[in-house]
Amino acid sequence: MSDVNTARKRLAVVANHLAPVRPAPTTGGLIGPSNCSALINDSYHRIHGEVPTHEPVWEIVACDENGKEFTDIIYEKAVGEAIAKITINRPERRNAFRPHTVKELIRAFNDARDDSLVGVIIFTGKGTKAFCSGGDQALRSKDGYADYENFGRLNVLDLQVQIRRLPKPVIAMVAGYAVGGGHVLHMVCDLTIAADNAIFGQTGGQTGPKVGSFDAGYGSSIMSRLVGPKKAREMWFLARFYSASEAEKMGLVNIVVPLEKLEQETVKWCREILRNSPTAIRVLKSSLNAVDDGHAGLQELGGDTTLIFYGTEEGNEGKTAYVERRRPDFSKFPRRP
Ligand SMILES: CC(C)(COP(=O)(O)OP(=O)(O)OC[C@H]1O[C@@H](n2cnc3c(N)ncnc32)[C@H](O)[C@@H]1OP(=O)(O)O)[C@@H](O)C(=O)NCCC(=O)NCCSC(=O)c1cc(O)c2ccccc2c1O
Repeated sequence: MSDVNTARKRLAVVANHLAPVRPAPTTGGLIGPSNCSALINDSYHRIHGEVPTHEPVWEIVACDENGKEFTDIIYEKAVGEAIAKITINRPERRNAFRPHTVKELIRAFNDARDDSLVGVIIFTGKGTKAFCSGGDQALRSKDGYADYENFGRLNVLDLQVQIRRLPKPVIAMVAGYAVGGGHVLHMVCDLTIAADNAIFGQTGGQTGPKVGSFDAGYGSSIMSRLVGPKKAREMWFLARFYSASEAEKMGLVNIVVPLEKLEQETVKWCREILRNSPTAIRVLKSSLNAVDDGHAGLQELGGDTTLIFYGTEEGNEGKTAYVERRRPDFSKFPRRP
């Protein structure tokens, strides 16, 4: 009888897979993995249900760990959810960053990394006109960008490395322009959700090589990985603008959604990620970066294996034996094929 039941179950699963897929709704419906999964009636979806789409309640983190108030950014955490949101708050400058902005961003990203209640970070710009227009050109000097100090900085490079190595997914939520150094920032994020008004470039208008600037680091190498070497040359040499749908076709962004649904969809992606194992996500991020990041990439991935190993009985035996001043007994642990 149990064989018959097993066969029935298998048949039901196969029938599910063969069921015709309903077309996505036409008004405001998003075509993408999240919507397709909503139509599947397998055991995973029966157990986990739909990913909720309600608005999160954001709580502002007004200052950093030293009590210094944020001026150039808004740092928020969702109440009861493992989502942090970091927003560049200079809309009057199309969210161009100055050294001070970058310092605040670094502090907020550090906090989100250290907070074990945060699992995913949204990175965005205030308003709908720009995600970020790069370095503040009014502050560009001979040795970088200078605001309160009498020397210049290119400290956005530190921020890029920080996002790349942060062991939690960072999602760029892009409305409007993502150009120049702002374009590089969205590229170093793990995922990019773009509004249909987003414009990408390295860059058009007056930017990139047109203002005598280039990013020969991640701005070039990660771009080449994302869009391929020919298209990367096109983006840098011609410095054109690309629409959201062009960017999606080029592999620069994960999905394009109507502007009014941008945050809702981004939060939905966060919630979907947060259903999954944080350690699996952490190791996946470092392994996806490892080949390109050379020694630093291997160090990150290797650090993850140490972290996981410390949690095992075998790892613990070595430490306990040392503390108890006895020989460790590793004989009880399997030498797996
Ligand atoms: C982004 C735009 C295409 C938007 O055009 P739009 O017509 O919508 O808006 P306006 O041009 O009128 O801008 C409104 C307002 O904002 C000011 N503003 C915009 N962008 C910046 C900026 N980046 N810096 C300073 N101010 C900015 C603008 O002046 C207006 O002010 P008003 O007072 O007149 O109202 C368009 O704005 C645009 O093309 N902006 C310039 C983009 C740019 O040149 N970006 C810099 C590229 S270089 C860079 O970012 C960079 C930074 C780094 O730190 C690096 C580090 C290491 C290597 C490379 C780096 C690098 O390349």
